[in-house]
Amino acid sequence: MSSSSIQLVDTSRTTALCVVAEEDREHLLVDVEAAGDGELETKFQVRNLTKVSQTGDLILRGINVDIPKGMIVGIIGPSGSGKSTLLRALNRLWEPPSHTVFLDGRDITDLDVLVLRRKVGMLFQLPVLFEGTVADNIRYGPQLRGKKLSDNEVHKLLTLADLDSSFFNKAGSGLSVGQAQRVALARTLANEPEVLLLDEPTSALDPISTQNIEDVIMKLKKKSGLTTIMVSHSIKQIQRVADLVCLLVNGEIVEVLKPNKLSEAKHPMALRFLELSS
Ligand SMILES: Nc1ncnc2c1ncn2[C@@H]1O[C@H](COP(=O)(O)OP(=O)(O)OP(=O)(O)O)[C@@H](O)[C@H]1O
Repeated sequence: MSSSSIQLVDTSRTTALCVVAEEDREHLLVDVEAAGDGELETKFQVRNLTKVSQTGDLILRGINVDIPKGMIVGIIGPSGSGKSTLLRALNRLWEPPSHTVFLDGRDITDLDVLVLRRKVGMLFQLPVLFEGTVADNIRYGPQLRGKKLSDNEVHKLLTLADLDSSFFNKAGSGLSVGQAQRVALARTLANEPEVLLLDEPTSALDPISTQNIEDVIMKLKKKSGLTTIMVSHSIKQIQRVADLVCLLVNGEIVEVLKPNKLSEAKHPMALRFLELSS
């Protein structure tokens, strides 16, 4: 495929992020004052991604979007609009058609699925830990590739996920949901992912656990430039953590906005959703 790029262009008012699909010249113009100078790299490109259910319903309707490298991108929209379905295509939890999803310019259907899932980690609403200790859980992914993490490496991952060293030998089964979610995050980070997909990762958590997870996500972005794509029902959460917000309505991305510009959404369904949610 021809390359696609995300270019920063100057407008009279502000710097804008222009997400350009070279193939069809379709572009979304978004204000991103804080995006920095120069050209941003694209991590994920989604081109005309469609999913039809077995009963013939259109779940995704030709999605086109570029996810900039190193950013936190929020996906919001009404229930049933296709947010989880879109997210799950990105690490092939369902198989997207070839030539629709590209990671660093490579068609993800050409990649080994285990390699893809190591690069593109995912957290769900409810964490599921394996039997054994927290350390066993964290060591699981690297062990599959024949690498045994040292105790020190496990402790570093615990710290990264905001868990103190007392968790090392705790049984995964005895943890609160908030603690288990942070262990699941540490387990995902043990694979050194380049992208983190988060599907409502805090919807089952109390406000303090929610804040812990949000802090970790923002710290990861700053420290390691991790690209994060996060589905959330909380507009306030998206406004706290995201650099860009995609509004998904009825299987289509209808707007891409800066979190502080959500009130400028123009699509009637998106506007109604935002009004009812705030
Ligand atoms: N495997 C499937 N077979 C048939 N329909 C499906 C399947 N997966 C999802 N759907 C339907 O696709 C639509 C989008 O579902 P999805 O879970 O992606 O929406 P969502 O925006 O994440 O919803 P929510 O916010 O409620 O989690 C829904 O109507 C759902 O019922």
